Amino acid sequence: MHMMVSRPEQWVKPMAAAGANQYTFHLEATTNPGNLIKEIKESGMKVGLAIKPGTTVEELAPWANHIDMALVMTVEPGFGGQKFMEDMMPKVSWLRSQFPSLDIEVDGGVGPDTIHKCAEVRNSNNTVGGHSQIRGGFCGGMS
Ligand SMILES: O=C(CO)[C@@H](O)[C@H](O)COP(=O)(O)O
Repeated sequence: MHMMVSRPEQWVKPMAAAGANQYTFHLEATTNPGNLIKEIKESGMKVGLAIKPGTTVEELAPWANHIDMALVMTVEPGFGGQKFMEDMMPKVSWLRSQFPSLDIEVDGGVGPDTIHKCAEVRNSNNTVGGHSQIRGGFCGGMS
């Protein structure tokens, strides 16, 4: 579950009870990422940590060894159908170089015209497709 919400703490237990196996929250939405990571793990879920375009990858780095997946937003959170922000790709490259076994997800504006850019920067190994799947029938490389 990608929880694009404020106060992500309040949804950990309900999501676990609903059967979620991974809980992804936004670094910008909490003042205590360490405690939230602990709560998610104690609830039996994997941990995903997302960053918005304006958040540096260095801000995520201290948590990278404590999470299962890093999610790099390639649009501003809000709605589907926005343009892919290619200038986020250095974040993916850097994360891959520093944390080789970390799952890295890219979310926003990914489709047939942009998915190769995710692959080119070596191994963002998960992509989210919104409009490209719904409107374009695109399913190559999507999760
Ligand atoms: O929720 C968000 C952005 O707010 C993303 O998950 C997008 O909805 C993905 O959709 P596309 O950008 O692929 O249309």
